[in-house]
Amino acid sequence: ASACYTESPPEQRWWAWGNVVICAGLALTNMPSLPVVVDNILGYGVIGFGIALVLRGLRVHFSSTLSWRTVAVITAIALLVPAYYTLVTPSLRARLCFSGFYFAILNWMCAATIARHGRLRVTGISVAGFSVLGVGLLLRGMHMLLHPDPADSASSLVMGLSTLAIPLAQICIAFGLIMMVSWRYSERLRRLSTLDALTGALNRAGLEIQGKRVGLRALRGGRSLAVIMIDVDYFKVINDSHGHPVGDEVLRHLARLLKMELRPHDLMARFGGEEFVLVLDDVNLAAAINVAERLRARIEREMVELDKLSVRYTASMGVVCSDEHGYDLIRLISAGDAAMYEAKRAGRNRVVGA
Ligand SMILES: Nc1nc2c(ncn2[C@@H]2O[C@H](COP(=O)(O)OP(=O)(O)OP(=O)(O)O)[C@@H](O)[C@H]2O)c(=O)[nH]1
Repeated sequence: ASACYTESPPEQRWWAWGNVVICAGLALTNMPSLPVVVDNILGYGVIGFGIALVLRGLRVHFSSTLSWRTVAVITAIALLVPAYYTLVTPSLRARLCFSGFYFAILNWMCAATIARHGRLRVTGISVAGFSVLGVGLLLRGMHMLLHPDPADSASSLVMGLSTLAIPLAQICIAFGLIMMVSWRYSERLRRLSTLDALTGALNRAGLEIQGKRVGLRALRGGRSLAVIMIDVDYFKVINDSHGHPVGDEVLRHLARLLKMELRPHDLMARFGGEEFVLVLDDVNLAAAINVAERLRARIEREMVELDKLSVRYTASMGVVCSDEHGYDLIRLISAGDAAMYEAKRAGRNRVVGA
């Protein structure tokens, strides 16, 4: 779990700085007492820079980035167009139209960045927030376009609605981003607490949670549930002759091989040192013995290739089914374990059904 907390989440830094910069830009654009270059031009550039930082944070959150060159281009457009409409062809209306449209597009880019990664249950609030913010800004821009005198427009319905929608959207965005980050961390914690770090298979806690679900589903659906216990033969000898790292590689190899052979909804867990459990839904004893025999034969054939070494290993397996032992996973596992030990006693590298 410490891995979860050691890295500080960089996306939050970009979002925090982005919002500070946006607020500073908004403050600048609302200070007519300042020189026109600061109020009309620099203010928009600072807002553009702030939104680009938020967009960079979103890209970082989804494991990519926004280059500083793109941040510079976004900022430069936000600076240069208002500069043109202030210094070259002065027009308050054109400047306000541009800022409405441009900042709407940047907010929609933020919404699209999040929406592209799916999981709307988690990201929906942020997508909605950025989209509504974009619509509010677009309406303001359109209103300026259609309204000849910007001075009249302050009291209009569209301006009133957008004045209400913009802060509401910003609150949604803040909550949405917090949700996205906390979901990311709870997902990481879930993985850390239910998966085996060495092999990526479920650990005992994960097996207990998921096994219960799969068992109940099979019971309700009247389907058979099979359990295969797998134990590597003479694993201690592999460790003692080649060292623990080679033993670890054998375990990883076995987990990869099992995963390849299983259906997506079958469960695979590392039950102890070199012991694995498979839980197969809708499989009776005869079919499970066939699966186990196929796995045993493949394990026997395969070779674990390391730098200067190739290692072969075999496994013994015990197979049981709910038709004979009931649906209680603990009972199934202990019956499977007994069958697996019978396979060991009978000479190893074999499958015993019970
Ligand atoms: N490399 C490695 N070894 C482990 C791990 N967990 C347990 N072991 C080792 O697995 C070995 C298991 O040895 P035994 O229980 O005697 O089993 P075995 O040698 O496979 O003998 P049989 O099961 O009777 O065929 C022990 O030496 C443990 O130290 C692990 O995560 N990595």
